[in-house]
Amino acid sequence: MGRTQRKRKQNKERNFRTCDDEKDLILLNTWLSGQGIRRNDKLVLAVFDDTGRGVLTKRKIRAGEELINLPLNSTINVITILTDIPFCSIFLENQTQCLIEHKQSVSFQSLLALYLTYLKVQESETKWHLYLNSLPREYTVPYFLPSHIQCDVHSDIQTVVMKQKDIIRTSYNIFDHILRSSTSKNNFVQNLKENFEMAVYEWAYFTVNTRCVFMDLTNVLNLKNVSDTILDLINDNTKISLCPYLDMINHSPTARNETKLMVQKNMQNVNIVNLDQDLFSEVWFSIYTKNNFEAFTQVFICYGDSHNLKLITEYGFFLPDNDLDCFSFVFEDIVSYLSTKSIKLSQEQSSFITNHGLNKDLYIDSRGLSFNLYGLLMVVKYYYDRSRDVSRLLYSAAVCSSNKDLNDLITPLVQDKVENVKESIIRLRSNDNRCVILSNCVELMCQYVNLLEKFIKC
Ligand SMILES: C[S@@+](CC[C@H](N)C(=O)[O-])C[C@H]1O[C@@H](n2cnc3c(N)ncnc32)[C@H](O)[C@@H]1O
Repeated sequence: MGRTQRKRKQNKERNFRTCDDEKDLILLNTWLSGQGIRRNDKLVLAVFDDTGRGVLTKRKIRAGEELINLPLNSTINVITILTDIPFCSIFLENQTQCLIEHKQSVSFQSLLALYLTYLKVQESETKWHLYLNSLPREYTVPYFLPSHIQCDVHSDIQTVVMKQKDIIRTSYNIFDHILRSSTSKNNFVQNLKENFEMAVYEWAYFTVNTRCVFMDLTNVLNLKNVSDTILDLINDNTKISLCPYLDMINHSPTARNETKLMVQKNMQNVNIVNLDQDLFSEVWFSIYTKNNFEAFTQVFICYGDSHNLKLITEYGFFLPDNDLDCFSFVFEDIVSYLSTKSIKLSQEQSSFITNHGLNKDLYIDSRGLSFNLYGLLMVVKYYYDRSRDVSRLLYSAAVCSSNKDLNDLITPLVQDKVENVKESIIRLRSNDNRCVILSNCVELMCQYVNLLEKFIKC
């Protein structure tokens, strides 16, 4: 085979095109080198047919190899925020006692989203400008589905979206209120005041949501006493961070990796008072892979064990054949279904169910009924059966969770669910608006139908 033919064959087989030569990414690469970010020189950015943009290796990578090593100061973390004096002035120079008024009222993720909004509106004035330009302009999470479509997606998806909307709206209103009463004369703050809009905050929120990595800085930063700092506002921990380039790596459930904070031996645990970024100039954040990757394949890391409901609603993508998927039932729904079959739970049965937590974690997955759903049905069916001891049966349910009588008891409800989901799928498919978000939701709903039909057939 000639060289040209070989190249053509190779291109045909490849499911990617490299994109390191795109303008934003050339600038990003130059910026990364300037920041002292060390990445494995086998890695380049590419757009893959199945996953979109990600990281490609040009040569074989072996388990144990480092993928990227970033100076801590080239990541956006709690220290970046605390050492940004103009940003902190929003809160510390304020007509209101905002740190007290809004004490522990927002998550760190929300604060990070505000910080990203603050950087974004500075455009080329911030050192993060080229990094910000390399980020996706929009996200494929159902949060952004138009409401007339949202009402047809499965209620589990709707519930997550409603929670996200509540968190985003509440935190946006709090920050808007604080910004308006800030007396800071700083130009960046003025700029943020003028441009603080929901659309950019939502973009920032989902940038953080889809790209943050876990980073525990407790070995280098003492966060025991945060009073009178902007961390007074936070109601959770600060262990997430945005890591340029590392956040270009896509997820695979089978990938295994490890991160490490590399600290100079004599480094003290720095106090939050008089914090200075220079104190962290010798701290590095490194990620190693535990997998082998062949040349010209995509390099993955694992974002954690996640079912598709989470992947779709939090990250905006769907994984086929995801064994972690399950179809959930609401306890009250099961109770009203039983009442249509003239089965009413007694006070004793209800107490037994609540005391054993059998009103939660009720689902069907590829293995059948969840332990709790099996247990709940057992209480419904056998509680007053003198020949059986339900408490003992419950323990045996850990070993065996299939019983034809119990399956038959719930099957009409399952059938009903299948019909409902199928009808919603038909409505969604008839929609003119064909986008990735919608097709991800439909994929998940088809997965639900598969799980339930498999259960009915068993
Ligand atoms: C940390 S970023 C990875 C880089 C991202 N693809 C980019 O172009 O900037 C996470 C996002 O990448 C996408 N992603 C990650 N893993 C994926 C996968 N296995 N399949 C499809 N999309 C994936 C999702 O949009 C997710 O929100």
